[in-house]
Amino acid sequence: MDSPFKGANDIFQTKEPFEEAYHPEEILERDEEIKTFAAALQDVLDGFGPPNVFIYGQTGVGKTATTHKVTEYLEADAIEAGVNLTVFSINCNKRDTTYKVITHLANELYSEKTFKQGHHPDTLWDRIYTALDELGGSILVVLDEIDKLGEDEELLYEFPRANAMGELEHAKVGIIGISNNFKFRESLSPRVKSTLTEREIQFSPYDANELRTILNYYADLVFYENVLSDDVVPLCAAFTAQDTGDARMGLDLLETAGDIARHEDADHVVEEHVRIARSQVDRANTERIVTNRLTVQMQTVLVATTFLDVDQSTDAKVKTIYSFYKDLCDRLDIDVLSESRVRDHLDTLDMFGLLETEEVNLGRRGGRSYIYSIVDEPRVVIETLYNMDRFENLFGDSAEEFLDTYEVDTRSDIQTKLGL
Ligand SMILES: Nc1ncnc2c1ncn2[C@@H]1O[C@H](COP(=O)(O)OP(=O)(O)OP(=O)(O)O)[C@@H](O)[C@H]1O
Repeated sequence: MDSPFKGANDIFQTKEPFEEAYHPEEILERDEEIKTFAAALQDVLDGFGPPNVFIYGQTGVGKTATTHKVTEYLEADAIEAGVNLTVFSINCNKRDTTYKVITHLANELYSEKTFKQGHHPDTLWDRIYTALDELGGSILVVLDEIDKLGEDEELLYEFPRANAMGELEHAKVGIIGISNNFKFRESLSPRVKSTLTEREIQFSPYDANELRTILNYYADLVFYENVLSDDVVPLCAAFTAQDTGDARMGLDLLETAGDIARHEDADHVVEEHVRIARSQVDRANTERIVTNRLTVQMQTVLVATTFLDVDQSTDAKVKTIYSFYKDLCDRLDIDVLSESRVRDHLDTLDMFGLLETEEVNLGRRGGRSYIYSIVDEPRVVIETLYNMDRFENLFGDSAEEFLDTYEVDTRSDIQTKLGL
């Protein structure tokens, strides 16, 4: 048999910039945010101690990349100015409780790294405060995905008050919290909210022009010269801007388009490769969010909305979605939430880019209403859920067959079919 592998690679010179751990040399199109961020942190260099800063915005809008670059500059300038500063960066996705974060921090502070699970929290706090006081000066703790701490606020309560409580004498701690969960800020208790959100910086989604600049920068790094046809980056940028404005999705499109070209042994990456890449990236993105980021309740709200979207005879308004959702809860044997909680879940699904809303006027009766629809192919959502144990039985023999019949059915038919 001949080798199944392709010949020499003339497309990619490196793929490193696509890796999650990659930190770009330059942060593009975020001049305003960087200026505001630097102003918030200026106190550190001026010797007034570190502030607390809260960074928020949707996924993939450069929050982490910008924070990394700004703190890097801050550390360099602090050395030059002879200011004592130490920065710790912790991702709360893996460490989603105060206990896990402080265990990690204690291990960072003590080179022997001997703190495993099982140490009493008071012991850990004591050791941490001793080490921080020895370091002295300004201590910045960057907590990425801070919303993963959920209702566990101990960490966020403890650090900002460490000086007042006499735990620290020679050091001051500031927190930089980063979050893409818009509800998190609201869910904080007032005492934590007022300190954590002392200074807030919002990152908005990128538009097509901004994405073009960012993707051109990466394209120059990863592809060999003259491999990309001129329309590739603008098309990736346009598709991404229409969808989420998330740079990570734009980079995914660029990489997948390159992979498809490579797979075809093509000499160039062209528009057609981007179009094929788009459906692959959309599908992968939807699958990842539906499976990993949504709770069962959110998934159930999504099922109800998806069916009503496919159904031509009924508008997917909150009331109709809620009524369908309640029937599904019965069938799936899960708790029924209130209509306002379901409304919150619809907001979250919108935030994840799964749903979009259209505001409609209710005519002579007055008032306004919202109609929800699925952003991607409803088929992708149904197929993803069909592959999950909890929903499998809901769809009969196969999601494909189910959707084919469903697309021509009315809602009442579909409910009968589901046995609701
Ligand atoms: N302005 C930018 N300039 C250069 N690269 C960028 C920019 N914005 C985003 N990126 C790149 O896009 C990817 C996603 O960005 P980043 O991780 O900073 O997003 P985020 O807002 O922190 O997302 P999440 O909320 O999902 O963590 C990273 O590879 C990052 O380097």
